[in-house]
Amino acid sequence: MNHFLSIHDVQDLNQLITSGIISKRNPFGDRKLGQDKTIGLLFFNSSLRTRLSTQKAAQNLGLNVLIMNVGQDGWGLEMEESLPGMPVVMDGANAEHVKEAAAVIGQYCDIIGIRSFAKLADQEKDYRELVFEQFKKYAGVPILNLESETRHPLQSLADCITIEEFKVKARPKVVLTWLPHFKALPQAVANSFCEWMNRMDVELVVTHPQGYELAPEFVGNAEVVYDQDKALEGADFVYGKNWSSFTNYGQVLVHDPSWMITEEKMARTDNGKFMHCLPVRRNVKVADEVLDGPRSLVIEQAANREWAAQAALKEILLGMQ
Ligand SMILES: CCC[C@H](NC(C)=O)C(=O)O
Ligand SMILES: NC(=O)OP(=O)(O)O
Repeated sequence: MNHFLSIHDVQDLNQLITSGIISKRNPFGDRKLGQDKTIGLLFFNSSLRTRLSTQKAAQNLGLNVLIMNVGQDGWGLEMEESLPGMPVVMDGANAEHVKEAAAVIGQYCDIIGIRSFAKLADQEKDYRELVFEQFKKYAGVPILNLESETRHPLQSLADCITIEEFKVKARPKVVLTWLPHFKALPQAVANSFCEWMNRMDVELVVTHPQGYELAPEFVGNAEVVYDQDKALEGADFVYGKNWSSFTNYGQVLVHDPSWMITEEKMARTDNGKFMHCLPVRRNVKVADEVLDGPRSLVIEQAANREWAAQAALKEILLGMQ
């Protein structure tokens, strides 16, 4: 079964990036690939870009699209399984077990996309990606990750396409910088960005306050720098993102507005471009002057979500032939 859950499902990254760029140039070139097939997009959390770009990409490929906000439109789903002598008694808020729900949705859909964020309460539970494991186990069809507890591969593929399109050096310096936020957000986007940049020919630097170290399996060969100004020196791309602490799981340890990206900070770069997955809180994470100025690639980056989704869906559909 060819799922698209992480970089580990990607055999040839350069081929996948090229596939996305080809789709961008010829959006309907593969419109027969998905003919008479259906994709179901299940959202356990909010979305703008992922919802719209994935639906559009699917339609470009001739797929029928079903979309569901699982928690609101459907029934609350119980994800935990009974263990020998320890049955899960469903007498709480969840009216349906994922065993039935996933199997039924797998009857209606040829592919299932799922968004299910980390709950940021229990690191072990979040990092075993229970929702995705259960759907993989019971749906019987390929699963597409629309942002899981620990990764966001469609975002990362769009980020790779964007960097390939805008780089002016063979091996650009890419800086992932932590940004301030007053709420706890998942590590998924940052994890995934590091994982995919480790497969790209870039110099990857990760900068954040002490206590915000990402899990080592995601950071890989990146250089970790606690001084943001130092990290920004000579950067070609600055990728801003907030995340809550992994080591003090789910906690907001630092409220330091000096980590917000401003034009003064970007002046340290080598004519650096600013990237962010969106949504972004203006003047909390990044100043208007950067988002509204020539350095910002956030709209081009968001536009590439359609082509990233189309490349990923093409791989899944080709694997079904
Ligand atoms: C694409 C980003 C989704 C989510 N952002 C928020 C604001 O919840 C996150 O930080 O993972
Ligand atoms: N970047 C991203 O995934 O945006 P949404 O959360 O709006 O889908």
